[in-house]
Amino acid sequence: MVTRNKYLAHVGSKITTMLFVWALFNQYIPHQLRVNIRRYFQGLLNWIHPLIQIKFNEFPGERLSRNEAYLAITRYLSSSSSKQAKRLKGEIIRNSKTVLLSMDDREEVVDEFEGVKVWWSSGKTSSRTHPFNPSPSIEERRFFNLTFHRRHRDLITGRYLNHVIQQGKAMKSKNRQRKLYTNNGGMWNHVVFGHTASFQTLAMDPEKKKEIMDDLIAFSKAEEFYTRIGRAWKRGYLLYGPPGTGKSTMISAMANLLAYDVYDLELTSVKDNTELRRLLIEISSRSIIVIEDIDCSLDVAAQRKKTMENDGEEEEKARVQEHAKEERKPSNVTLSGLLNFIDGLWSTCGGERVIVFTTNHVEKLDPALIRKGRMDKHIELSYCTYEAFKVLALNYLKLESHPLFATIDELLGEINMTPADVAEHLMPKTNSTEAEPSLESLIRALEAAKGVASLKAKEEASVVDDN
Ligand SMILES: Nc1ncnc2c1ncn2[C@@H]1O[C@H](COP(=O)(O)OP(=O)(O)OP(=O)(O)O)[C@@H](O)[C@H]1O
Ligand SMILES: [Mg+2]
Repeated sequence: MVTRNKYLAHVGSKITTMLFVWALFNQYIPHQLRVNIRRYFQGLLNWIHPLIQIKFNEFPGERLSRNEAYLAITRYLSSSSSKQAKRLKGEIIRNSKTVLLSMDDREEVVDEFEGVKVWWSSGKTSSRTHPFNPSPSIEERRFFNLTFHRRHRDLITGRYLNHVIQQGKAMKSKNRQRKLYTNNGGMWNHVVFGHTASFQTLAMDPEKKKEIMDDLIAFSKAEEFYTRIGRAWKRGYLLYGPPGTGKSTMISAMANLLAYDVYDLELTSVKDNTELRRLLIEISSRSIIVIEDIDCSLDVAAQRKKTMENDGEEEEKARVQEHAKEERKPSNVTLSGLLNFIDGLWSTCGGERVIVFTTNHVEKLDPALIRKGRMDKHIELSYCTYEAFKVLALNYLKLESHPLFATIDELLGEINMTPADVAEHLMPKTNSTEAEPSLESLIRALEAAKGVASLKAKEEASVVDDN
């Protein structure tokens, strides 16, 4: 049996021999030859072992927070892990609404990028915590190893790793619990954003809907374009139309489509421009800033009064008086203050932002506020059309067609009814799971509205005759 001392003596003599050979090698072999021999051995080693490995630690160094890259890789690999790995583990990461699946230790998955194969494996290192720690325990630190052929070094360390991190981050924002912020006393407070409205359930002309969705998606992918042309990465939408036509619903659908947070900015509770500036600076990237009822929130009356004094239009006077009657107190924030922020501020602080204004009275708004470039897209939400009704019927009653649809089509062509009112009639009736009572209730309401409209028309005609 080899004793410990004999073994150590054996290892010691081996090391001495190696040092001796190394010294001879350095002393007697000329420099150039030495370089060549080394190069030859390196080449031989590369030939025998052509793979390169990169290690990504979960907690690099002594840091207590998880490495961003490690998390992004976990997310990126979650779909291939769930398909390829035999042993998986699941966890819910903070602010995430779904379980994140990843491969368990000592598993391996294969990934392919631009036709090049790479291998990802997972592992862990264990070490004892400090012996003086009152409760010493084993500390485990996980890592991923990325292995690839050395001829793809540039591709993998460059484009591939960028792709992995970007995809991982995009998945993070998609699965993240999103927030709805509201301003109060100069600060943002938030709750979880739980509105489930989507473009599928939004009742409006399908072509118009598709155009808006395409526009939003194109915007969200256009970082490179905005950087190249030197413009702030933001897009403004003005939604206008009568109450109950789906403006607020569309904002939720936008937020759900893009997976953005929503900042509902109540201008009437913003003290002044300085406070507005602070609030706007705090808004994070990938968010929708909403200013509802912009005509009531801003001190448009003051702006309008100036115009009126200049040209003395009667119509303008009436509008200002109507505004003065509005219950809501206009804010101290000025139109120019708001415009400055929209234009100037964000061009300097970057980020991906959509700003949405809504109004019931588009004609009341100052043209400077809504000109193209500030509000890039003006979207009218209007009374319920037959196409929009069909979407509502599918959502509320799971109906694609019904003999009563023809009557509704005809009536909606003649009568203005908001999607909110139509939806109200389609709500399930008590003690009935059938669609017919809902459709009949809608028809009765439309016919009643038609009766009122024709009576009004007759009255107006007789007034004209009397005159
Ligand atoms: N186009 C629509 N598609 C689907 N549902 C709609 C639509 N319009 C209205 N609704 C329904 O009516 C309700 C009220 O709509 P919403 O709050 O979006 O209207 P609005 O245009 O924002 O009105 P307001 O001008 O008063 O703010 C919503 O909860 C939704 O259920
Ligand atoms: Mg609304």
